Amino acid sequence: QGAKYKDPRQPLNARVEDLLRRMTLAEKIGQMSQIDQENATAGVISNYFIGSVLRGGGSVPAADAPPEAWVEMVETIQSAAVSTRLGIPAMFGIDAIHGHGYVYKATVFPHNVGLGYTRDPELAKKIGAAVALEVRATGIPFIFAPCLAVCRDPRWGRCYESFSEDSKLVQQMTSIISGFQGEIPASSRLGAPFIAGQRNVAACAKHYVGDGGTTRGINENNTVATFHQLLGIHMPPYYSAVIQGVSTIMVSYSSWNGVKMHANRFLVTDFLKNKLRFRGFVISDWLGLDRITSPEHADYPLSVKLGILAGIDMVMIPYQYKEFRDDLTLLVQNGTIPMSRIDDAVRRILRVKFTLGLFENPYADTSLAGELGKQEHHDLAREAVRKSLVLLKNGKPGDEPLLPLPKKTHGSILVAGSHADDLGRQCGGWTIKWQGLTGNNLTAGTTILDGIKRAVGPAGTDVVYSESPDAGFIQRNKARFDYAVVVVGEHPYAETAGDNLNLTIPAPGPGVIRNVCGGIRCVVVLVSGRPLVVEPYIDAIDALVAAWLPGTEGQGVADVLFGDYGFTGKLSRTWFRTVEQLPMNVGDAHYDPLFPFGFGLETQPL
Ligand SMILES: OC[C@@H]1[C@@H](O)[C@H](O)[C@@H](O)c2nc(CNc3ccccc3)cn21
Repeated sequence: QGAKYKDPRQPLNARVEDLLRRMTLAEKIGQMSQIDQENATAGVISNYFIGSVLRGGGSVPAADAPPEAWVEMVETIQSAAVSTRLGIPAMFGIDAIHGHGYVYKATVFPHNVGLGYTRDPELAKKIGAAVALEVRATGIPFIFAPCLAVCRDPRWGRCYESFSEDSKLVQQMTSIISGFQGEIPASSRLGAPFIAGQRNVAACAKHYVGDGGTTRGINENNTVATFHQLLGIHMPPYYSAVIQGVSTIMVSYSSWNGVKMHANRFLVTDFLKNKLRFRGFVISDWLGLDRITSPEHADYPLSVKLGILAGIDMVMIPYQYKEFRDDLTLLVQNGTIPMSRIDDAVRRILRVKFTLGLFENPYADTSLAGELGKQEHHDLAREAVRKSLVLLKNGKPGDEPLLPLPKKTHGSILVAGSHADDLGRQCGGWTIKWQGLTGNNLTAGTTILDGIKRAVGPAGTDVVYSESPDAGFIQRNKARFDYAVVVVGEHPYAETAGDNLNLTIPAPGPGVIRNVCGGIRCVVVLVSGRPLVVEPYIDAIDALVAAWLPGTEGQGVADVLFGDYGFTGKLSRTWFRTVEQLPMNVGDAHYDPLFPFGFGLETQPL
């Protein structure tokens, strides 16, 4: 009679216990090991009983690889895993943090910063469901999303991965988890992981906890806060995530009051696992154990001891899998780490794998291939772009509002700026490449300029595009133009590369604003991951729109600029005057923003 753990009719816990008791220490440690796909050969997977693989480093099956190529890559890994003695399937994970951004022609949604301004949890849930389908189209069942950071300082390079500075708004947007994983039934046991089926994925709430509260927004640095402040500001999104059955939680690189989160047993085990009853698995970040020491990897046995005893269940190693196995084996054999800790980790990992249905469905459902880049997902992303835009100024004092712009004009429309016709810049980081790209060849989508041309095309209005018109051009031609759209902003970045203490609009943006707005009525569209310094230009600008990082659907910006839809977005981040004021968040005693939390002008659709 077949082993109980292979029988899907058996209760989940019976399957877990039956499998656990059959496992050797090497097989248990293998399940706790996540390696990068670059070293995930069939030999390594079978010899080390690897439990999980991620796409981290930068490799893709091939440039512009279609879903089938991703499916094949994941299948190669999976067939090695299921061929091991106990046939435990592996779990492939990827950063699908604003859509399946690493995959060519996937729908790229606005980054979380933009979704926060929509203040629309139902929309977030629909986006989660669409992303899950696009991820499953590539045969992948596990994503490192959503980021639940409560970004308290926009100087942080990852602030665009945060829905808001306000904990309650971030909590509302955790509804995206119910999109990714499916809606948890009311009867479910608190804290148990939930995944509805093969069209859903295991989500990962990250980075636990306080990643968005570091000093001056320095990435991976120290969050100074009382326990009360930590619970009040950074913890609430995790309550909501656990209640929705989030399957995994990733630990933050940052420290709380000088203690590395990756070594924080009180917060990971006592609080998250015991008090909040979280029963999925806790995963480290990339080299997260190594970075417990400084310099990183200075004492790996110590790192492994502290990380595993803190309560980390799966380690994103991602390359030193031999060293990890050897060090952990020794720590268990010499009694430093009790087998009960190892068994807790493996139980949690197996619970998620059984809940994911991986034992019954280890391979992709190839009928989902058509979900990647599906038109209705693009339409959903376009709706999200429309709702994410925030109108900060609409006409100078005494002037008529400039927005919505007329599609039919006597003269021409001038479109200028480095971000008007650049798909890579409007997508931002974590798109095709970790740090993102510039240009229009990275994937499929519409730029903001494309959107403007399509909007006014039927009216026959002439659109002139000049990326960086000089003062002479404007002086000679200003009579030709009824108005100008200037699209400038930040260049793609991710993580520490995005840490920025001055938050000025990168050159040549300010110059283009001054040249164009000095001679023509202008609307400035800012493409950025966060509020930037705009006070020096605000008087010269007729209208100001914050578009954040809209993703592949640049059309959504034109939809609202031209009045097909009204502006509805409200700031979910305080817009500071100067960086000297930072950190400055809604509710602070000293609060003197240029535009306050909740601000956003509205227009009616034409
Ligand atoms: O990409 C895996 C994780 C990601 O989920 C975490 O949010 C983030 O903190 C994180 N940082 C790295 C390290 N940087 C890196 C990113 C992509 C490729 C190679 C290294 C990996 N990861």
